[in-house]
Amino acid sequence: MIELDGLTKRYGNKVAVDQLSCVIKPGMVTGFLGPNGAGKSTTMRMMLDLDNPTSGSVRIDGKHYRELEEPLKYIGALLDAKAMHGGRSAYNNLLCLAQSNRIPEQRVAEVLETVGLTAVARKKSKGFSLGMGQRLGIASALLGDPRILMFDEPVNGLDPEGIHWIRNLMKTLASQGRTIFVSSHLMSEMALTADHLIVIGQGRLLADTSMADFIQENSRSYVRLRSPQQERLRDALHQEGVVAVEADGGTLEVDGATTEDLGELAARHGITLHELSAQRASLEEAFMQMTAGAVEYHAHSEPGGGAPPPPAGAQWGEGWVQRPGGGEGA
Ligand SMILES: Nc1ncnc2c1ncn2[C@@H]1O[C@H](COP(=O)(O)OP(=O)(O)OP(=O)(O)O)[C@@H](O)[C@H]1O
Repeated sequence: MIELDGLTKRYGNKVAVDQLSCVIKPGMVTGFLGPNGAGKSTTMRMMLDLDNPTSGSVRIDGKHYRELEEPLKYIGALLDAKAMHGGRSAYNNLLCLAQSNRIPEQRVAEVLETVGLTAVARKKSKGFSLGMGQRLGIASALLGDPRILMFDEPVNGLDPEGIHWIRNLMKTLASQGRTIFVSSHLMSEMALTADHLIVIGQGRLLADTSMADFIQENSRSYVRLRSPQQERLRDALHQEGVVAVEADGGTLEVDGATTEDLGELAARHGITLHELSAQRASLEEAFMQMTAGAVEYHAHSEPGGGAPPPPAGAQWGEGWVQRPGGGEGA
């Protein structure tokens, strides 16, 4: 478990991390999201004692990092895959780390096998591709068999097979009861991997919630209908007091109803349906909407620094409310 309590980091006038409090629990994959410059890397560095908080604290299984006798056995991290010594082989990079942390040498071969680098174990790591370097960084995080693992952008440079592999690795590690904390800009990937989300914007906590709740609470859901008898369908919906909106491709969209209700309504009126589907915005759409006001760097097409436009296909209900500084369940 990792506990952040009022964690704050200032660089001069710049507040990179602002009063961040949350608990990252074991047994699940927790995704760490935020726009560029939101403070994710700074937070992760403070978790590993690579940077000092201006105020507040981080506890790893109840202890400060400096109180951990053999930290690699508590917490393993992939922060910067390029941090390895390029002139050393993959094996020797890991061996040095193992020896300085009193980890048995046999563990080196084990983790190289886990990440699929056994065949290139004796090759110098400076010749490694980005993906191989990423795997070596993951091997070093796993070396101490820690209960807590932290990955900053782990899928960077990995091919689809590699992405699939790391997704399964994280899920397996979480199912063993470990705490897995991962940041990624790839929302589609995060949606498949994380069970829980911590979202920050401009250093502040925006959400600490399950993946399912995050998408449900931050996006519009509706039912899409398509029929070869569109006119009759529209009339039938109108007759039964259901508001339908005409959308692209000759479809109708209905908010606030279930597929069951609408399927039965169509059946009562003897109307054939070619599509009856529940629609929900993606994690990416929900994320962009939530963080719209907390984006630090905008493209030049938005000189006013306003929020990015809604993504293509996203349609937000009137009830949308942004929750700056929202906490649990926000
Ligand atoms: N050493 C530093 N000195 C001054 N400012 C810094 C330093 N490190 C980070 N910052 C600033 O703190 C803020 C948070 O940066 P950080 O790298 O933690 O964000 P991030 O969420 O990891 O961003 P990204 O997604 O782009 O990697 C940014 O405005 C950044 O410019």
